[in-house]
Amino acid sequence: MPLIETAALVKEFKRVRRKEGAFAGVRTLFSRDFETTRAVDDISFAVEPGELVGYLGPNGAGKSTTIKMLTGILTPTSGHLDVAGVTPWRQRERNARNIGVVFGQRSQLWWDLPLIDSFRMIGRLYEVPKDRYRANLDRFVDILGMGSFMDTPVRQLSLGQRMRGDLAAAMLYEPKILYLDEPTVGLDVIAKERIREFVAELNRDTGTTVLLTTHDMDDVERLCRRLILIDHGKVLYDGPVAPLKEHYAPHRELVVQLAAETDVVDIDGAETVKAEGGRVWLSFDPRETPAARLIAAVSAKYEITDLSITEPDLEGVIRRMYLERESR
Ligand SMILES: Nc1ncnc2c1ncn2[C@@H]1O[C@H](COP(=O)(O)OP(=O)(O)OP(=O)(O)O)[C@@H](O)[C@H]1O
Repeated sequence: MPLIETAALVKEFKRVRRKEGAFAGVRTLFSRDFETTRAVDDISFAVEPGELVGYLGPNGAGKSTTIKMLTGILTPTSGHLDVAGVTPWRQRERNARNIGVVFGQRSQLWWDLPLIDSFRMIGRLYEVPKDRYRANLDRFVDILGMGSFMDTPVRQLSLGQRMRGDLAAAMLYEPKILYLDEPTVGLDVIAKERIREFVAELNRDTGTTVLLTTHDMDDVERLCRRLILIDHGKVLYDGPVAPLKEHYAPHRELVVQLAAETDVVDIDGAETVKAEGGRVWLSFDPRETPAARLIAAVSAKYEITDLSITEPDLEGVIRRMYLERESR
């Protein structure tokens, strides 16, 4: 039975449309003219216990909005949502006991207290038995390398230290599910690795179900076996990582800077996936179109001032996938 289940989930945000011209502020204040953003648009997925799923998509795709509904912070506009047998926004407290949440941008820790005191408060708040609390804390301090800053007030911690603290705090009461929203953003390589190690171990050893949003391809490579890719509030792909890679990995991107602004570079064997100013991203399969031949063909038709070839990152994969869907 799935631990997390969403069906036809929708979240709309209504905003008052800003008025232009004289007294714009006052007229906006009394306006009944709303614009609606469909941040999540008919999303259905199920996550089984013990899965570690990457929930990915470009900026504004609707990832955080989905997570906020799963945590009970936001109420869906319509659709069905079940998390460990609980409807999150109706039973926020019960839901809170089942989930740990880490938002990369925000901390749940008490700013003025030493880290250890935040942990103690959380232990008490969630009524964690003493022996479980001790065992968990010892383990987390060890894996996350927190020994040297347990007595430091949270406000004095570096971002990487604070994130490790947040992660430990989210798991002290052994929730079944861990939501991670950009857990490694802004961190150095070592802090990132500690966090990945912790999440991988937690999932492997205690079977914690993890839903992870990130823009960091290394997080995904290291942790996720399954991906749910979304864009414009809709699911584009839901499945294992391997077939996705097999499908798209052969492709490379040739990025050319052209002397003149161009929307589409029209060359056989390459597809324009993005154009910005004079910079154009061309996707090609090197098995069919060798890079040298492609570069020769482009430079015969256009004046190139700079170029590079890249392997597709996740954003590249999403761009290609999106392009394919649109052209269907
Ligand atoms: N409180 C809000 N009021 C109005 N619009 C909102 C609100 N929160 C989000 N949105 C809009 O909903 C859409 C989805 O936003 P969301 O934050 O879920 O995206 P995201 O995939 O998490 O993006 P990012 O990768 O940038 O964090 C965006 O168009 C955003 O502007």
